[in-house]
Amino acid sequence: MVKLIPSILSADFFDLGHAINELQKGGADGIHVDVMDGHFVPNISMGPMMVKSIKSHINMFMDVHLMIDNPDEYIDAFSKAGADSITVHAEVLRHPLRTIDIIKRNGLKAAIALNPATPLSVLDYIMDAADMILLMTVNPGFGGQQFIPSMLDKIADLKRIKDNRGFNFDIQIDGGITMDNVHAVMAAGANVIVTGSAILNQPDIAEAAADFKYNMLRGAMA
Ligand SMILES: O=C(CO)[C@@H](O)[C@H](O)COP(=O)(O)O
Ligand SMILES: [Fe+2]
Repeated sequence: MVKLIPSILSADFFDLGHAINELQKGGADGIHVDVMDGHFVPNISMGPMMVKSIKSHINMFMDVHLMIDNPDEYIDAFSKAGADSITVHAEVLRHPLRTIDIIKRNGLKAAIALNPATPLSVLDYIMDAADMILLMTVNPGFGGQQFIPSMLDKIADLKRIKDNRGFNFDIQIDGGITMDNVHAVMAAGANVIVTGSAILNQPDIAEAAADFKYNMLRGAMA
């Protein structure tokens, strides 16, 4: 089952409600919320208040990607705000299984993200605990960057491990995904696709989301 979860980082924040309504109209399977603290990544974006406000207007799956140094301190706040899934970066976790457990005890899906340079081996003994593994396909911090081509091998390696060991976590990819490379990342094994600028920078967001999803589903059937 492939899913399209657009990132709202590239939205015009003045018109965010409109953008999210359009994404829903276009058939998006959720909203990806990029949370940045100016420490883990060199940018500052949004927080739990944003999640709460969005959730109070629209019932869409909220996939919260925490690019912050101290995620344990904010899980509760994002959970109360209406997050459905929380992703934390392996690079900042001192006790990953404890963090996953806290997320799950809040009734949410728990995901672990890896930066492009972080090897899959850091997850060797904890993969079974995650509902989803997010492979960053750009260095986190900004929308609109170029996909890093060597990440295709990393996705394929993760898919091989998943199949060989019988795990059923989702494989999410995030960064630089476009109509042109989405089939390649899906063929490598990704099944949850995050894309920001490729959809949000289009004049008709609903149409762009619908086209993107149609293109994905066509790729999944090929
Ligand atoms: O987490 C991030 C960036 O750090 C992403 O979610 C981006 O916001 C995706 O945007 P595009 O690369 O698709 O424009
Ligand atoms: Fe993200």
